[in-house]
Amino acid sequence: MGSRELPDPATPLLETRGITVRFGGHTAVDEASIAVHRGTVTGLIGPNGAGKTTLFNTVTGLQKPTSGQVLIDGVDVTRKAPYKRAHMGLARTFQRLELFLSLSVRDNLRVAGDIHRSGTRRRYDVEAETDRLLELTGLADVAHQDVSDIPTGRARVVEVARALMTDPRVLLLDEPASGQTEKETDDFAELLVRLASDGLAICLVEHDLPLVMRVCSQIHVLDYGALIASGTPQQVQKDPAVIAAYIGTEAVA
Ligand SMILES: Nc1ncnc2c1ncn2[C@@H]1O[C@H](COP(=O)(O)OP(=O)(O)OP(=O)(O)O)[C@@H](O)[C@H]1O
Repeated sequence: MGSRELPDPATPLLETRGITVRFGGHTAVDEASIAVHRGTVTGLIGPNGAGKTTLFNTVTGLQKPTSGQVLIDGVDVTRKAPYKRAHMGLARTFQRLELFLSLSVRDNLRVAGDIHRSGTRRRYDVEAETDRLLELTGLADVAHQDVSDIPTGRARVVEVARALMTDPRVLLLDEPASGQTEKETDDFAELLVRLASDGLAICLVEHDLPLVMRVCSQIHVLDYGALIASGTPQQVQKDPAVIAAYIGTEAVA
């Protein structure tokens, strides 16, 4: 082991400390502190415009915060470029699908694997990893179809599988169940639980509250940029501030 210290399991794999993002006079994220631990799915919910995507963009480095810190496994990455954060094990999917539509499902994964292989010193077999992830995510039957020919709900899984090709430790998912059928969401819930049990730290932004309540062990709730509650599904569902934030939008499941 040499002198390398073992990671402290109590340190969140992802943490934001007092993140504020202002666009001109508008505060999109207001002093938000969240933690995502290894081996868990953590929800980040809130009504439309609450600041969820902006907080994700800050975590990945696409958006500079006005103040506050982002830490990956205890290391302050606030000033690091997005690609450096990716090398540290951060991966994400996008609310608007960002796939190569004219490539097959398999090639979408391969492209990500080729890019990852060029930046890693570890031994990495792109073909074997592609096969493993197509199987794990239930995409093997559509592997040779172009992404433009498969339903949106399954394309969302392709985005997750492609993100997994970078061998992440932290996975940020921005509305991954949007456009999925009930059956697809059921399968997706099982996949998320499986990935977390394999040690991944998953942060899930999702409007499908039954899915969030089913798979998350912790949930952070944003409203007008500020964190109004953090706790277990049972705790946040009963929280009067959360209920008030959702009145007029959708019921808290
Ligand atoms: N680049 C930007 N410039 C100005 N305002 C922005 C910008 N990006 C986001 N906003 C504003 O910041 C607030 C938070 O937006 P954000 O997209 O982060 O919310 P959200 O919780 O992800 O919403 P949704 O659930 O609808 O995706 C909104 O009021 C939005 O209009």
